[in-house]
Amino acid sequence: MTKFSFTRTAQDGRARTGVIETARGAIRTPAFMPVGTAATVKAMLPGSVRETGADILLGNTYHLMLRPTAERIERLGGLHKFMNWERPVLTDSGGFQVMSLAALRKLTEKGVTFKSHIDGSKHEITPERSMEIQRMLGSDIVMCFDECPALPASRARISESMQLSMRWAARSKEAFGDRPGHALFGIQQGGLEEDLRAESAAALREIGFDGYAVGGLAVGEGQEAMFGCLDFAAGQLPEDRPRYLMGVGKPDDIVGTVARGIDMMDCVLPSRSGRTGQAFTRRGVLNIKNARHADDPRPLDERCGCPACRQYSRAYLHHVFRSQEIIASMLMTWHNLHYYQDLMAGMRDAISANRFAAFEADFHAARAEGDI
Ligand SMILES: N#Cc1ccc(CCNc2nc3cc4nc(N)[nH]c(=O)c4cc3[nH]2)cc1
Ligand SMILES: [Zn+2]
Repeated sequence: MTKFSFTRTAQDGRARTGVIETARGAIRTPAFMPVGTAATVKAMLPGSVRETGADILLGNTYHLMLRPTAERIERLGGLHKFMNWERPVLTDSGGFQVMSLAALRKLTEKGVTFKSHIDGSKHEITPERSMEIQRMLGSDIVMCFDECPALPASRARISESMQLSMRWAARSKEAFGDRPGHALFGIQQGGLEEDLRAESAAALREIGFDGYAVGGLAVGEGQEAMFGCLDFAAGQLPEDRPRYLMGVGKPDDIVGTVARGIDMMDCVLPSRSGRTGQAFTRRGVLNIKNARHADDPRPLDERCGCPACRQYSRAYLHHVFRSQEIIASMLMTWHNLHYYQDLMAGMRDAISANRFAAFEADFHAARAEGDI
């Protein structure tokens, strides 16, 4: 059984490359994780997700515990077999999703009780239950059960919430136990407050984790505030362990967070926005439903090697999107995920060649040219 490990291979400024070894395969960092919330990356077959370049997917405790339940997935051989993805899976712990999706939530020291947004049934998640669910799913990288306070919030509220999350992190570690080849990541909280972020990082280091996430961001604070927070928060986390920024983000967010020492990210944006017609290209974003694409024979992005760009025109994508054909969601999602993975591969190469600053400058210059 391969032990979980993280090896840094290059550093350029605060940006770094590395490899995470897990029982189910290696993850090249910086890494972007496509989101497979209900045991599927929507509109994609697992083999297609792999072809985009993804080494790891994200799953959600909250959604899978409600439907089809963790017990049923365990009985059927675990999440990897169930969804036909045999590479690494990271699962979020449920705290964030409960607060953003569930009804009638009640938060206590023990955990959170809530009513399912699907059928109104009553449920409870505690650190112990979250660890049990993620074990039943067979998750390779398990996230601590935490609370992510909605911003804006008072400093007192952020401090109180962070301290609760640190107590829950200790209970998560206790309940996780020892699973060779599998990892448990702690989640730093503390809002945009440097001292609270430092207090959270120190508490997590004291408990000891295989990796460390920056939580509590990408909750409406905006890119400037997020980057400002990362300028101190990322460096408070151990440099020899993976650093994972949760829920990020747009392509320019991702370049900026890698520049600040982040190794892993996840976001529903490329898949969700693809289904609404939004395509990310080297020159910026376009929406395929716009009439200006109706006769355009060009691909979405002439430098992209994905099936949508190699075999279809913008005119065709415009047509099938306007016609609400299923292939529109497939091709737009495939393109966006392929673009995101190309961006990650480009950054990994640039960091390894000590030319990340030039990569970042070219990234922004291409988007300033317009005419997408
Ligand atoms: N389309 C689209 C779209 C929808 C939502 C978002 C924001 C996602 N932000 C976000 N996810 C998070 C998950 C999280 N999970 C946990 N356990 N803890 C967090 O603090 C946390 C913070 C997050 N912040 C970004 C893009
Ligand atoms: Zn493409």
